[in-house]
Amino acid sequence: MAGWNESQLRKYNIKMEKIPTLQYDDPKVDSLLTNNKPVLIKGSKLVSRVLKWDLDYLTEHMNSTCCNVLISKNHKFKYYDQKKITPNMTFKPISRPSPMIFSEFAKQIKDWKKGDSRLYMQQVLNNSISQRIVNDFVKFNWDWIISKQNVCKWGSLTSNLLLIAQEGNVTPCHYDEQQNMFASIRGYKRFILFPPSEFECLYPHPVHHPYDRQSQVEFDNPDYIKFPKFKEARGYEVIVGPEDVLYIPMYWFHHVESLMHGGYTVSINFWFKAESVEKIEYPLLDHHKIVIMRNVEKMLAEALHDPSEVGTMLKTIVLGRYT
Ligand SMILES: O=C(O)C(=O)C[C@H](CCCc1ccccc1)C(=O)O
Ligand SMILES: [Zn+2]
Repeated sequence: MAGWNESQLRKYNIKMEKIPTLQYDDPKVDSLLTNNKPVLIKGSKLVSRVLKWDLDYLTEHMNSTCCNVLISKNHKFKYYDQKKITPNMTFKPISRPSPMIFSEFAKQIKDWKKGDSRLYMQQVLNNSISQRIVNDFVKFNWDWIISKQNVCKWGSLTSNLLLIAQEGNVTPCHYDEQQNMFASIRGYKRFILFPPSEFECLYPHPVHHPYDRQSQVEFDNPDYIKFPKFKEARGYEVIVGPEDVLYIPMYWFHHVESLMHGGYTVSINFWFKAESVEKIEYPLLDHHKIVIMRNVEKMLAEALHDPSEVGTMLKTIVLGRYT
């Protein structure tokens, strides 16, 4: 029994291949990591000593901690950057922050009824969390993950996000600018990943939009008129279960869902800065091209002193000349 079945997955019309699953001591793991290729790693025991982190345990030890909780009218939790919301912008996000103390969050999860707004706790773990949580934190298999950080010459560990989602919650397709080792503590999460080269098929929002880095395409109801190339998107799928670790290469797009009818999920990610010395080598890698495109959008907004003029100028440069 795999612990899950296909009926728990949301249905999308996307071509998907499998992501390789390897034991942590398989030498192929390091070659995939160092080549920025996703891999599901089994047996690392990265978080094996905190498998007790369930709602009751965390309520007992994080009881009065105020946590970052998102609330959504539907099952989607599309992250947005508050700093990019300008006064003259009408921005109506579906999910919004609703900070609450942990025990309140746990209670709302337990009492949740169909039709209620959904909740998703996404809390950066730092030393302001209770002493017991800090004591557990040191029990992660740091030797292993630090050995991966060194093999891959990643920069410093920047943060760990503790994620507690209700069954069926979705984090829509987006990319992050850091290397990510994602560990499941409880429950099953389905990931759909796309390499940075699929940028043209996923239509991320403009860099200056609050939804920067997030795909504009609604996977469960794609607008093929506005986003015709989405039909050609080729993804990779994997189910991450308890104690599994998924390597999500930086700039790889990923859609994440907590399986339906699987109960709440508890996960923790490990975000690392990119290579400490990222010397650009040619030919460029696909993720370098995303960095270049981002820099062009930023530089134009800077030069024009108005992000809303960037699209017009890009069209002037390209239409009729490069098309
Ligand atoms: O670990 C990752 O990168 C994920 O995407 C995991 C995802 C939650 C991430 C929320 C988020 C997205 C963008 C910016 C900041 C926070 C999930 O597990 O639902
Ligand atoms: Zn992410």
